[in-house]
Amino acid sequence: MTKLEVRLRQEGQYFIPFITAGDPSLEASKKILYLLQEEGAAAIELGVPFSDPMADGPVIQAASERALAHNISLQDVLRLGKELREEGYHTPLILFTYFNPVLHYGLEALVEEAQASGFAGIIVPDLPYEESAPLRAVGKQCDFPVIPLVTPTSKERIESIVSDASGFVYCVSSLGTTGMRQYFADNVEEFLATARAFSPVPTAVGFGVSTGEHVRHFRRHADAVVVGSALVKKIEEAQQALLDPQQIDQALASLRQFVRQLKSE
Ligand SMILES: O=P(O)(O)OC[C@@H](O)[C@@H](O)c1c[nH]c2ccccc12
Repeated sequence: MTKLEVRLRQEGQYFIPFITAGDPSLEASKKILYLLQEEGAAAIELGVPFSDPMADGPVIQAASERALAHNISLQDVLRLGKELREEGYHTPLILFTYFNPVLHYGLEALVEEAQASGFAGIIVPDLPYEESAPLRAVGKQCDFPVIPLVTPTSKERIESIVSDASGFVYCVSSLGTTGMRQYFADNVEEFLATARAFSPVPTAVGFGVSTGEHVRHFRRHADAVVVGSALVKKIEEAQQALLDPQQIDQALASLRQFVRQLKSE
């Protein structure tokens, strides 16, 4: 059983935030990552900024643009992970990257470097399951979870995708792109129940989860809940303060407040 599976099976380990590394700076990201660890994140999706984030809504697209404005690369994100591990940072970090940077880096080289840098797994949102066998094979060989995404679709397809999953299964609550939403796909609970029934590893649900009420609701239907855009929006709103040594503590305090609201039992 991988570290991620053990972690998500533990009582109270259900909150998985997503942030874009380097948004608005690597230093700010590091402080936010420590804040999320202090606030009990079960794991954290650390996004590698990308120029064409096709699965992302406007909030995370803008976060990528802010990070790319000072050239944050996959290498920088790997280095950030390594630095944190060397400092004793213990929350599992999931490398979250589109496939293009993975291809350029080399599948095997990337998995080895990510593992050596202390990452607990990888999610590649634009790599269709049917084309993910080479990456999954490298992950299996290195005992490094390549976390599959599954969307509300047929039972047969869900079963084939989750059957050999490792780490956890990322259940995408609604079709479309990431982004805060009020409503979810009609049959989302049924979809989550199907994924959970077939999955040998914990399930996480994401897309549109943006309030404490959403988190409480989805905690009943999956082992973990992912929140990205709502948190990234707060980072965007505080970006100037997060870049100002005089104001950063104040900005982090309000981020902490927001995370506590999301996690309110
Ligand atoms: O932003 P949301 O609606 O809270 O959804 C989580 C999402 O941010 C994160 O898991 C993610 C960021 N980029 C992605 C691309 C595809 C799937 C998932 C993601």
